[in-house]
Amino acid sequence: MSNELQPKSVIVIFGATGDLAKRKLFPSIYRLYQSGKISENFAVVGLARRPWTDEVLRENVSNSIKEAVSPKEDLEEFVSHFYYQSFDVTDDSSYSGLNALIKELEGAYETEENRIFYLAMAPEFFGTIANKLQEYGLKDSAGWSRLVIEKPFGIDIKSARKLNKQLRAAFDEDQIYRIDHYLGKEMVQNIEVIRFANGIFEHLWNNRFISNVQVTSSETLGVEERARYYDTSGATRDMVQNHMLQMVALLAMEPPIKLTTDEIRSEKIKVLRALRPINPKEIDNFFVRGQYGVGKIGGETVPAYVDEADELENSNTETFVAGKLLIDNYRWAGVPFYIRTGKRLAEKSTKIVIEFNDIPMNLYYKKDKDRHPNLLIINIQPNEGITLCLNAKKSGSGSLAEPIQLAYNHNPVPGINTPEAYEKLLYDCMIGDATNFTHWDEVALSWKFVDTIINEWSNKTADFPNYRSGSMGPEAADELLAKDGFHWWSI
Ligand SMILES: NC(=O)C1=CN([C@@H]2O[C@H](COP(=O)(O)OP(=O)(O)OC[C@H]3O[C@@H](n4cnc5c(N)ncnc54)[C@H](OP(=O)(O)O)[C@@H]3O)[C@@H](O)[C@H]2O)C=CC1
Ligand SMILES: O=C1O[C@H](COP(=O)(O)O)[C@@H](O)[C@H](O)[C@H]1O
Repeated sequence: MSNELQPKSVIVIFGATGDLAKRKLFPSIYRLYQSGKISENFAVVGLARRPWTDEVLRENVSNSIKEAVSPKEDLEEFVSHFYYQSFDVTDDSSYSGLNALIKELEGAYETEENRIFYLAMAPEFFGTIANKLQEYGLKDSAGWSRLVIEKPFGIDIKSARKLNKQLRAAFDEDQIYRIDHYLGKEMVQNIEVIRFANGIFEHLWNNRFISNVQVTSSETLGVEERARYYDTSGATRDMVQNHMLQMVALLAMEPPIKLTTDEIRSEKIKVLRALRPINPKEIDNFFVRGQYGVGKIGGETVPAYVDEADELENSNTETFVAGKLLIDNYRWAGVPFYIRTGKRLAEKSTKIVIEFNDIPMNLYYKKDKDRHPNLLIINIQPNEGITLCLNAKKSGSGSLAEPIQLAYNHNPVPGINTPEAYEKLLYDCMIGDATNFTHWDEVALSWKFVDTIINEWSNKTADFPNYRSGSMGPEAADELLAKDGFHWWSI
C-alpha cells in the first residue's frame, strides 16, 4: 500500500472512556490498522475525566476489540499506540498539557503534525472544545487539523446554528467532519452508483416512471441504556433529521457533474431545498407518530417504552415516525417519498423500495389484485444488495404471468454494518475526503424541515402507546399510503 493511502496522524478522542469509543471507534481504528490503511505512523490520545493511565486505556481498547472483531497477534503492538490523559474539557489547565503530549507523540510517531480531534462526547461540550482547541493553539500545526463531530448536531435549527457558529469561529467548514454513519454504509454509498452508472435506471428515474419511493429503517431494539438522550430526542430528531433525509437526498439528487465532495454535496443540498415544507395544519395528512407498547420480539415479551426506565413514565416521545415527503422539482413533482423508522419493530432492517408505474392494462394476470408493479429494492442492511422485481411467464400456464425477482448480493455475509461504516468514515476523514460527511447546509435544511413537525407534535399530547412491539408501527402509517393507493412493500 502506498504512503499516500496510509495517512499519518494523531487522533485525539474526547470521551475515550465512553460507549461510542468502546463500541465503534477503537474497533474501527484497529480494522484500519489490520487492513494496512494506517501504518505505524499514528498515535491515539484518549481523554476523559476518570483517572485512567495509558495501561488502563490500552486494556480497555484491547477488550473492546476482542468483543468486536477477531484480533490477531498484532493487537499488543496496536494498543501501544494509545495514550491516556485525564482531562476535563471545561478546565482550561488541561489543554496546555494536551498540546505538549500531542507534540511529543508527533515526534515519536512522525505523524507530520496531522491531527484529528474526535468529539465522542455529549453535544453540549462541542462548542467549548472547539473554542479551546483554537485558544490553546492545538489546531494550528504544520500539518492538517480536522474536527469530527458526532450527532446530534443541535436539537433544532436554532441550537444547530449556534453550535455551527461556535465551531466555525475555530475551524473552517472544510475542517469540520459531521458524522452521519449511514453515509458510511456500503449500500447507502451504492445508491449513487446504482443510479448513475446504469443507463436503464437513470432514464426511468423520474415522475414519469416512478409512482412512489419507500425508505424504511426498522429496529427491534428499544431505547436500551440511552433513555435519557432518546426521550429528549425521539425518532424524528434521532433518525429522520439525519439518516432518513440523507437517504432521500441520495435517491432524489441530480447526477453530479464530477465526483467531488462539493459537487455531490451541492446536489444533495438542492434536494433538501426542494422538500415541500409541511403545513402544520395538514400535518396528519403527511406525518404519523407512534410509541411502542408491550409486545413480543423474537418470542420474548418486551415492555412498553414508558416502562423501560423510570424517567420515561408518562413520556409523550415518539419512537416511530412515518412520513410522506414531496420534492417540488421538475424530476419529482407528484411522486411521494414515504419514510418510516421506529424502534421495537418486527425486524432490524433498512431498505429502499422504488415502485415503478404499473402497466396500463392487465392481460397476463387473471385477477388485477395479483398484478405486481416492477420494484427496485435496495437492501441496505442486514442483507446488502439489490433486487429487481419483474413479471415473467408462469411455467406451464398458457401466457399467465407471475412475479419473479432478480437478486444481487453485494455482501454474502448479512449483518448490521455500523462498525464498517465508522471505519470507512474515519479513514475518509484521515485522507481529507468529506463527501460522506454532512455539509452545514444539509444539516440546516434538514432541521428546518423537521422542526415544523416536532413543534406541531410537541403542542399536542398523543394517544400513546399506539403500536405493539414486534409490529411494523401504528395503523395510521399504513393508512398514509393507502390514501394514495399504495402500501408498504415488505419484500
Ligand atoms: N454510543 C453510541 O452508539 C452513539 C453515540 N453517539 C454520540 O456520541 C457522543 C458520545 O456518546 P457516548 O459515547 O454514548 O456517551 P458516553 O456517556 O458513554 O460517554 C461520554 C464520555 O464523555 C466523557 N466526559 C463527560 N464529561 C466530561 C468532561 N467534562 N470532560 C471530559 N470528558 C468528559 C465521559 O468520561 P468521564 O466520565 O470519564 O469523564 C465519557 O468518556 C454523543 O454525542 C452521542 O450522541 C452517536 C451515535 C451513536
Ligand atoms: O444514529 C442512530 O442510529 C442507530 C441505528 O443505526 P444502525 O446502523 O444500527 O442502523 C439507532 O439505533 C440510534 O437510535 C440512532 O441514534
